[in-house]
Amino acid sequence: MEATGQSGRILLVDDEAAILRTFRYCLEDEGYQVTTANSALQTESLLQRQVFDMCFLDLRLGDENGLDVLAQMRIQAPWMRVVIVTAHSAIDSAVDAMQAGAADYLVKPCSPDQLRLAAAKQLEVRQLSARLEALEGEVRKPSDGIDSHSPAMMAILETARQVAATDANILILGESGTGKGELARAIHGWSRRAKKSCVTINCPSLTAELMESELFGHSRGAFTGASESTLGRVNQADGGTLFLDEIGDFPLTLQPKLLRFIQDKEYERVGDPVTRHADVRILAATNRDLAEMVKEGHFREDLLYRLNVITLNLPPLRERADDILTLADRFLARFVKDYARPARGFSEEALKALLDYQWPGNIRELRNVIERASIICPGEWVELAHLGMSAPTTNSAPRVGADLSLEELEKAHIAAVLANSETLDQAARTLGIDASTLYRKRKQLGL
Ligand SMILES: Nc1ncnc2c1ncn2[C@@H]1O[C@H](COP(=O)(O)OP(=O)(O)OP(=O)(O)O)[C@@H](O)[C@H]1O
Repeated sequence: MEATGQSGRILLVDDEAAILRTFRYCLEDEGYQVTTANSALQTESLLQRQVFDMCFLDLRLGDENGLDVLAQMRIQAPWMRVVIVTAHSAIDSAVDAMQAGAADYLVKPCSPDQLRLAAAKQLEVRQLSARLEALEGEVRKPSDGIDSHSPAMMAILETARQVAATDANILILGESGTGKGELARAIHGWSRRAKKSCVTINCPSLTAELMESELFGHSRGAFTGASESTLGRVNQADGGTLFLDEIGDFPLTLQPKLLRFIQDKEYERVGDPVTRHADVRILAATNRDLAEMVKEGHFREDLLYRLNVITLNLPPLRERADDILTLADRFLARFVKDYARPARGFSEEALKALLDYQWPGNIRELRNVIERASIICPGEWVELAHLGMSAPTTNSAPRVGADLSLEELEKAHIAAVLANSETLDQAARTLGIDASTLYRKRKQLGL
């Protein structure tokens, strides 16, 4: 959720009707949405039902102590920026309030300009922190663009650009590492939602309980450890896009709530009965066969139909021969720059190997191979030996006790188990680790 430009949501808390009226007029003139409350009780109930970006709080609220109201606000809406309004004679309590988490204070009487300036300043901070929250977890090297010269991929990109403009939910299918996440972000970027956030959730990394609170947020005390209320990713993605990565691992027990959200755009935070609304476009991706999962009872058919209004099937890299060398060149250029290395290109033999290889790990594997090569290549030309690709393709399986690092052995073992398993869950069971750990290791090791 973002407070954009003059569209911030402001709460005014004061027990003097005249002050509420003057402040309200002044701030509404600026285009802000203003809501007022004249008591602690009214404030608490408003915060339960509505989301505000900032608040002007009078510390003297009749018999009630504004500091208590502030403490309650910090719990119910920790994201909200609070500006204390105080009389000059009570400046000490403003200092206490700043220590208790208020963002700023204004001394009464204050001019309209001071009020407007204080609002603009806090809303800007709120907007920046909302943006930062959305970017967290998405911190990665910028993509070099996902254009392609391979006919299969070009057709997919054309469809993707067309449907990006609509609000249709899109299901992106493809083997691991084919660029599903990259395509999802590109679709968001081509859509009318581009100025709002594209929020990603990695489904396998969360249990059903954590996923519910991550998606929809929770109220304080909803479960052990929930010491503060949170807004949830759905709220963060309001007006933008929610990308559910590895949707095949979305907990079955939570699927009805996701379905309801997709159908009605309505949801509740964990531990909070208030129904909320968010305008979110859903993109989902998986490398699993969802139709098969439906048959096995692991995925809801009605949810699948909601998600796959449009399906985009990304081809594996081995079927994008026209792109292998372009991508390899781009990755090399990027990594030699990042690591300040001398390589400028590939030897003939290396180029041939890149084209001949089957790339089971797709673009992610290509990226990792080139990253490593760019580091170990001492001269201008990356040779076959620097690519280190022969091990996984030949039968020379690494031997326990051979001259190998633990990581190389682990990578080879996990790759072999994955190749022999029908599902990720089965591979995780064989390896004796849980599916989310395997998911992370795959990414980390470039498998
Ligand atoms: N067209 C592209 N240009 C440059 N890099 C790309 C491109 N497509 C994908 N990548 C890179 O390849 C890696 C894998 O991409 P991504 O995570 O999008 O794949 P994925 O299909 O979602 O994988 P998984 O199914 O394992 O989640 C990432 O490092 C990504 O930045």
